Amino acid sequence: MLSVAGLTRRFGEQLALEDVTFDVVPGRMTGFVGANGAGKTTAMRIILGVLAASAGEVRWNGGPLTQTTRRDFGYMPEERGLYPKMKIRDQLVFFGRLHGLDPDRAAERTDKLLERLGLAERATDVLETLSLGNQQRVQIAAALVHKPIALVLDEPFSGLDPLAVDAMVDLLREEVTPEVPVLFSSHQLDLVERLCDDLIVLARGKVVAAGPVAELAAGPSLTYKLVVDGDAGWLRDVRGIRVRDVAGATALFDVEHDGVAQQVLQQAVTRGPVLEFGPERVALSDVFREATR
Ligand SMILES: Nc1ncnc2c1ncn2[C@@H]1O[C@H](COP(=O)(O)OP(=O)(O)OP(=O)(O)O)[C@@H](O)[C@H]1O
Repeated sequence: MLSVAGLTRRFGEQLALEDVTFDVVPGRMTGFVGANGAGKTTAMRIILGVLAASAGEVRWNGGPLTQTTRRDFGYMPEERGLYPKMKIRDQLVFFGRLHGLDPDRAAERTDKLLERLGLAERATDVLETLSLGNQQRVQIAAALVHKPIALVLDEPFSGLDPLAVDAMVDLLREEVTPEVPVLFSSHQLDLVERLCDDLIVLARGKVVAAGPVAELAAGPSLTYKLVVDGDAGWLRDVRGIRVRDVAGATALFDVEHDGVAQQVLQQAVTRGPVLEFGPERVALSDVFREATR
């Protein structure tokens, strides 16, 4: 397991990370979200050892993370970092070698990934002649070439069209074994919701929510939807609930527990026909907004 414990990072007077603690569990995709400047890239750089922490530490399977272990990590940095003028096959073999693969294994892994990404025919093209989407594919191949023991991906899907995102996700799922923790940052919340098992929400350098997406999306309170035959405005006067929204016959409201919702249903029935009633799944964007307020 990959963990960070009490990570703090100052840039001069500014506190970019403040006592950040979380786990990235093997075999689970962990989404890392937060507004611009929340500290995601800073945390990822510290995990990869390209930036020092002011306090706190990165841990691997319960012990301190060493440089030797880090060499087996896969990293896709925000600033990317491939060589624009180098041929893509040479480049991937080079990265494989940097991570300790022997020449044959580096070549074998490179060819497999290029094939898998539909780039085999471009193997001898220089990177900068590829479309941005294809350059991004090569970038993910560079993070995967040495079969990493952990993956840290900074905005891996930004700028990709939906089909390319799906292809990239399929590749990640194929390549990543149940032992590999994966941490990826993204601003595309719909994508995060679809892809990740766990979520870490950062706001102004602090963790403000963390846990399995299913639990976070369930939220601290239960949200219900009620559709009546008429106007649902009377809900605003019901005590013990928090009305999120009323639009004509449709209302969304939060309750502390199911029992309260059932009482609301009974009230609704006494007023007239109920067309729809039940718990409403909260969108991740709402969780995010709530957590970063
Ligand atoms: N090298 C640096 N020098 C000074 N300040 C920095 C440096 N790197 C980051 N910061 C500051 O630290 C804070 C966190 O930045 P960081 O890039 O980690 O956020 P982020 O969550 O990755 O944002 P984004 O989503 O925009 O990429 C920001 O206020 C940023 O300006």
